[in-house]
Amino acid sequence: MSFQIEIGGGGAHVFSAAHAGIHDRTLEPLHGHTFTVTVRLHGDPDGTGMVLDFRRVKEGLREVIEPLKRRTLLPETPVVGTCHVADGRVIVECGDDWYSFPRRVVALLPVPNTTTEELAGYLLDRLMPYVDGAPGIDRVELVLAEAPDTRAVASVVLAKATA
Ligand SMILES: Nc1nc2c(c(=O)[nH]1)N=C([C@H](O)[C@H](O)COP(=O)(O)OP(=O)(O)OP(=O)(O)O)CN2
Repeated sequence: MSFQIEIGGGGAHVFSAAHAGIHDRTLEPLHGHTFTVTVRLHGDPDGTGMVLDFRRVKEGLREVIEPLKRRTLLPETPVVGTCHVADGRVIVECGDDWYSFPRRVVALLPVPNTTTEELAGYLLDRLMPYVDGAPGIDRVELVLAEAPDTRAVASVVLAKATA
């Protein structure tokens, strides 16, 4: 028998944020999404009957999502162009286009582009400390939906602890 637990989706663990992805070497017009996060943990229940306590995952999700809520998401190291912080502002430039934001409204992320894939990977990296160490878990997936019909899945395979 195999087990999977799922946390999120269905209106929980949702955040709104703005971004301007870089596509075809061009900065998109700034726009927003209401992102929905779902986490799946695959593995065996422990002696208490749980793959992992839902509450631990919910706490982790709240912590990793909070800094992104109502922020403009920008790449620290853009795949094309530059992003720099000066005088309390973040300025992103790509070709002839640029945006300037107050630093406090920006979440500057260690990604090359704020695609759904990169954002899913970023969130999963941040979530791993909350789920690592549970001996029965062999795979963790984080699903990030930017719209009802578009989502990215980031996953990590873990070596199961042997008795
Ligand atoms: N693999 C990916 N493809 C695209 C991403 C992405 O993150 N990963 N992102 C975009 C755009 O940034 C945009 O967020 C989505 O574009 P689009 O689906 O065209 O959105 P619309 O709501 O304008 O499209 P509808 O046709 O109205 O659904 C593009 N690609």
